[in-house]
Amino acid sequence: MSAMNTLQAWLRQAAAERSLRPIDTELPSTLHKLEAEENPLCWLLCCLVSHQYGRGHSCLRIEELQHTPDFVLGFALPDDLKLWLEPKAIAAALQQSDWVQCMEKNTESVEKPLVYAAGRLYLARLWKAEQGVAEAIQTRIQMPIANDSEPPLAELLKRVFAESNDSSIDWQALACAMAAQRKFAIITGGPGTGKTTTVVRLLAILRQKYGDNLRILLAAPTGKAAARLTESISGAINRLPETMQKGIPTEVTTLHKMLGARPFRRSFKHSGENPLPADVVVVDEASMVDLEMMAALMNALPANTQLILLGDKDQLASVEAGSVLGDLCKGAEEGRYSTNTLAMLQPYTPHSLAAFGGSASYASESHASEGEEAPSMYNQATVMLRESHRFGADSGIGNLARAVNAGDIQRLRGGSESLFAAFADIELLSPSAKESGQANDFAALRKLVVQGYRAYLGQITESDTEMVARDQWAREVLTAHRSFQLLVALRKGPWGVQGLNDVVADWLESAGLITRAPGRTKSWYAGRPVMVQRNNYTLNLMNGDIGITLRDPETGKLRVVFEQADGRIKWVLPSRLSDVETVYALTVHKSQGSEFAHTVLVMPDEINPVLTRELVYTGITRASKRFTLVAAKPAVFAQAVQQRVIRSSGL
Ligand SMILES: Nc1ncnc2c1ncn2[C@@H]1O[C@H](COP(=O)(O)OP(=O)(O)OP(=O)(O)O)[C@@H](O)[C@H]1O
Repeated sequence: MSAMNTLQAWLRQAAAERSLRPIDTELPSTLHKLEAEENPLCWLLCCLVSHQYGRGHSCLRIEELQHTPDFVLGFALPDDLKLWLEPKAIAAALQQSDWVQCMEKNTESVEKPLVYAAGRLYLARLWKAEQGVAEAIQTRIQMPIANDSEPPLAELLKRVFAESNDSSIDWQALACAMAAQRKFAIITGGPGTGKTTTVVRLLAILRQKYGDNLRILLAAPTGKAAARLTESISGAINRLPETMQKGIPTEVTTLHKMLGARPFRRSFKHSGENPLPADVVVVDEASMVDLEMMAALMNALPANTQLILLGDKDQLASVEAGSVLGDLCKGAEEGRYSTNTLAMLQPYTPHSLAAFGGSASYASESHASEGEEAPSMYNQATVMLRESHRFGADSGIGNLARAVNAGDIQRLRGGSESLFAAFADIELLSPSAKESGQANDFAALRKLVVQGYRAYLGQITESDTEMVARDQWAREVLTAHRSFQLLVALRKGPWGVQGLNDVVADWLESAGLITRAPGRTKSWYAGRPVMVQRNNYTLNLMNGDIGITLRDPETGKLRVVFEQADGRIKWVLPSRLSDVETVYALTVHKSQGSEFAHTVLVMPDEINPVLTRELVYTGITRASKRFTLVAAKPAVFAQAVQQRVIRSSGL
């Protein structure tokens, strides 16, 4: 069999086994129709780079592919194809292919569908996005900002950080000092470390510096995250000195809305040709922003606009390709500041910052440095907030999140040494030896879930409410619903969304909290909680919005109620909602940007590549008051905490 036939046979098999998506196997033949390519190795690399994109990687690292192909790809590549991955053969194939643009300098314009640069193979679109992000950041970091305002920056900082004591480094003040002197800055930190507080103080300083005409835009990746920021920003403004509160916006939009998303179009209304009318743009929950969205944002910013990203670098990366915030924040704990950056920050703290850097230079080219430890240009614009004001030393949730981040398995296990034994706001549930280990047989989980969801389901029968109070009733049900949420790691399987949604609905029905039509358990019924899976511009509902099905007291018919960003309640006919899913169980991915008073994270009974430290950390940090870990098998939880998300990128 010729090499091309071998490859074609494998592509068919991989598609049938679903190790590759149809788009991955079809990409090379589509390209071949446009530009003939006879080298089967190019076909193989082309479908592998597409496969990696589908798994969230911006590129395929060729050397890693040669050394550990199965690990890199997430499936076993047949041995005869592994033999093809010989360095010289790959280099020659890429050099000679009309599909591949081999980059000598990053400045060349891209005309081919694939790009090979610095040992990485990209789909051209992803390469352009990565370059766009890196260049926009570099230009902004190098853009000088005059530090000659009156009153001086130190004086302005004193005004907004009046309560600050000098016993340790005040990273919030330093974050403001950094962002007031750079056109690009990242403020990263765990939950409750004061990212919103800090950015509001920064905006107050910028207002004083540049006057009332400063145009500020605030955005977040999802409607839910935008609504949360709107709420916390108003609180933070109220805590500012009264004279500095004026003119700080409280309206937060979604990134899609800010950029002007258009139905069925990839491009946005705002771009290089039609930039955003803004002097300062703040983006919260930046860990959820994927590479292409970040590139679209950078592209839409006028050259002089200041960009500030807020987010928790330890959270799960975006659903789409890239892990932009995580990549940019590598080394943020150590600071890794150059001597210039240290000189810029040192005047604003009485404590020496020498331990946080001091190298003479940093890698200013985005692709120049492979060294993990080398300071990057991004480090020069990043400040990490280190103290949680919400989850202090006495908080189980805070301690648990920190132990997970540190991979401290000893303190995460059950037993007397465990954090679960030491704090009342966290607990660990596992099936007892008598139980079968199946979800539907797990009595403690059943009790917890029925109790938890009773908070809102106990209110859904109040349909005799006065008409005027109809929206108020819906709002109360929606608020009660946010008090408890079951989170899961996987979509499929008995411990995933699908399995648990069914089990939970059965439990709630047995408890008399919901009633489904006999034999039609999948249809609509009062109390069914749903999440919108796709932006719906006609209904103005965004991917991630959660609604509850209620019987409309006006008509007696079922309607789904949603709370909109402006606080208004929307009543929607169930038949108009095509892309929704029941969310008694919600994936951790989909829960990003949301917070629930009591969060229950259910870990499955088998290890899976999706189970990572970032996923566990994100699940825990969704809880504001109480957290329950449900571990069908505790060993799986321990293994997940040791497994890190690795996404290839050149940032
Ligand atoms: N320096 C500080 N001193 C005392 N309390 C603070 C300080 N900074 C923030 N807080 C308080 O900590 C809480 C969390 O602050 P904030 O909302 O700014 O944090 P965040 O990092 O934005 O949180 P989130 O996890 O919601 O993103 C608020 O109640 C705030 O008032």
